[in-house]
Amino acid sequence: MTPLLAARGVTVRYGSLAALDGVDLRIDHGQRHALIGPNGAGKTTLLGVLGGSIPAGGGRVLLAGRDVTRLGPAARARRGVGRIHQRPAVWSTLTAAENVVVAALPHAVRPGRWRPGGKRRAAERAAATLLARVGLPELADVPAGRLAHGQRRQLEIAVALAGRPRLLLLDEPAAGLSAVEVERLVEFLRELPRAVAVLLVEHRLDLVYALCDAVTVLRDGRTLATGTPAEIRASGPVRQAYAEGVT
Ligand SMILES: Nc1ncnc2c1ncn2[C@@H]1O[C@H](COP(=O)(O)OP(=O)(O)OP(=O)(O)O)[C@@H](O)[C@H]1O
Repeated sequence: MTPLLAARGVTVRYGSLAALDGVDLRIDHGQRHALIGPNGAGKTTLLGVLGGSIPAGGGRVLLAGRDVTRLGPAARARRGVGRIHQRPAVWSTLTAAENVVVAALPHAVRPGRWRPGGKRRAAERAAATLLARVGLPELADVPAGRLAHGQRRQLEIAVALAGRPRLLLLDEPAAGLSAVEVERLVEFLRELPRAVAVLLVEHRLDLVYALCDAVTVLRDGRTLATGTPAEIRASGPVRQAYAEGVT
């Protein structure tokens, strides 16, 4: 079956440094896939290439078999790639609900069923549902800039889901969250419908093993191993790479 996403021989150079050096990655429909590796391995760079914010110097990115290598972030988002950043990226002057409405609007009405005002009302209903799902129902009218870090993270997830992604790219979503917030996040991600595949960059291996069914290990811009969590856990080279560099 055609994978949801395939990266083939992806290369990114910063001057003489190869941040990515011929990386291959395959994510199947609905898969929960983790990307792990020591600091500086190239994880965030690869997420940038897959989301379209960092151009690949070489190689290809295919989404459901179609070449999207040259497309930027907005075009990838329209094709179903949602992204959560290391630092939550939301519009700070808009309320939480407005942030989600803006993302939900293009999807809020079925073709041929548009009527004045109907689209916005549908988007507002979708936003209210999403904010409740991520645990922020009572903060809908608060400007995003006034939310605490963990709440902005929840909001960014609601915004990403409002775009109806088939693939969610998550860059260290648990960073800076309290233990309770991490627990809530894990539960939320576990309950995501399988229509959404997830690529998770995460240093915390307990979260990786709790959430993911496939793991790819990067080191020095190259793929060191790909396998099930059990295979990765048992892999000598992976343990060695982690002992040498992960924090
Ligand atoms: N804009 C940039 N200019 C120059 N070098 C960069 C740039 N972005 C990343 N790098 C370098 O590319 C390499 C890969 O960085 P990247 O952030 O992708 O790694 P990472 O695996 O996500 O690391 P971490 O776990 O610390 O977030 C590192 O050596 C980093 O210093």
